Amino acid sequence: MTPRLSVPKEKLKFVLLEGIHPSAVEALKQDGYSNIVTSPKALAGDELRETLADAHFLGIRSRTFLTAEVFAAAPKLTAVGCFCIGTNQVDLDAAMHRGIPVFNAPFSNTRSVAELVLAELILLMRGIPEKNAILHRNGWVKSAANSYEVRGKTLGIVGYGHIGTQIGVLAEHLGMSVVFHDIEAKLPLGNARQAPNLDALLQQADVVSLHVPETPQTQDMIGAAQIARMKPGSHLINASRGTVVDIDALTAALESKHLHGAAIDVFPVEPTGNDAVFTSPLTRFDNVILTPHIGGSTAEAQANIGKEVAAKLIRYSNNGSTTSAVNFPDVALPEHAGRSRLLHIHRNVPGVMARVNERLSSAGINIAAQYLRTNDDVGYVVIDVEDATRSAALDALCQVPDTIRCRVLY
Ligand SMILES: NC(=O)C1=CN([C@@H]2O[C@H](COP(=O)(O)OP(=O)(O)OC[C@H]3O[C@@H](n4cnc5c(N)ncnc54)[C@H](O)[C@@H]3O)[C@@H](O)[C@H]2O)C=CC1
Ligand SMILES: O=C(O)CCC(=O)C(=O)O
Repeated sequence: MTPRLSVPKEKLKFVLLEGIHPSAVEALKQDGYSNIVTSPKALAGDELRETLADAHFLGIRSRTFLTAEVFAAAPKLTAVGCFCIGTNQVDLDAAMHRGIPVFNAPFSNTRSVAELVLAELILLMRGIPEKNAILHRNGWVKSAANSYEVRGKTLGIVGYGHIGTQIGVLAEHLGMSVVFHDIEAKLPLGNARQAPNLDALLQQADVVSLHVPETPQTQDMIGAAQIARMKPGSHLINASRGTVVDIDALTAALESKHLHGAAIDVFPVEPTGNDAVFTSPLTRFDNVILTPHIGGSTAEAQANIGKEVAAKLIRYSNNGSTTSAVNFPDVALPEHAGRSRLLHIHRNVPGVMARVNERLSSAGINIAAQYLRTNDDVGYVVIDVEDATRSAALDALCQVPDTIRCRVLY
């Protein structure tokens, strides 16, 4: 049966997981949404499926994995908000084929990650992590051995997007020379230079910092062969995704002292909440800064992300706009005061729009406005009708073959 939705605003259920900032709940409440369930943890398995059984909107961060099976168990799910940058934890294709747009916050925590990386690269180059550990164990080693200024050194940035470019600009202010590698040709900011390939970057950088998304191509992108190409005594920083670095290869390089240190914020497997245990072969190295995936965890970033993603969910719920959804045809809509607005998501097959209009016409519905956007697989049409015909229009639309989902807005 076609999922058909016409639920009053106060009954629409929002589930917000992973300690999403209270600014999101505030924004939802201010807009009249009151059925909001929150949890500090990521959920998985039966617990996640049960929670989603009657949810209309879901908010997650990076540790809740939304697979095709999870979407199959969430028949009412209307949209997902990733309260973060990365969307690799979501099967975006499966969501699209179920008519579920996915939103994120593409740059609300960019600056926070950049500042952390900047701090880490200075601490690593000065050998502070080991010195700090020695003093915590009541030792005292005052020495300039393996302690360097960052001025005049080379920073290699892998992935020159929002975060990578921001770090490049900040690092140049410290007098560093910046080289970057990206699969796209990028405008170099300041005096940064694009390396001809990854190997060329690895061979010249004193610190390599990773800022690529998790994709099949970035899986184990930094393994034994790549680390071997890095300069002896150099440092590695990973605040992108845990799957990008082969942790065993990194462990071996630290063991052999080929690398002088590392800062790792993200891990191939991360605990689901603050009460869980963290294990890693890297915990035994004093010269490795380990942080619990907090690159974007600042008061400023989290409050902004809460507001930004809540606003995107609210806009989709109230008005149907999918602007900036990462997996969906992009429709930016005007207000529809005085009319009823119907949303129809369908498989993008030849003739489907003709059938939409035929059904409405045979039901005697006058279309006041219509907006359509498609991608290869899915079409999204928004239709405004007179209030008196809303129910008949919804009935007509839901019967159109190849309908994925239809909904009337309040
Ligand atoms: N540690 C943390 O708390 C946080 C981690 N992140 C991670 O950082 C990643 C990067 O974030 P942004 O800079 O905002 O993303 P972005 O999309 O602006 O930049 C990513 C860059 O990587 C490049 N890229 C993609 N595949 C590549 C490959 N195989 N080789 C080389 N370059 C490649 C892209 O062309 C793009 O320029 C996110 O995808 C997320 O996984 C983001 C925020 C917080
Ligand atoms: O803060 C989070 O939960 C995740 C941050 C992150 O990795 C992202 O924004 O992609």
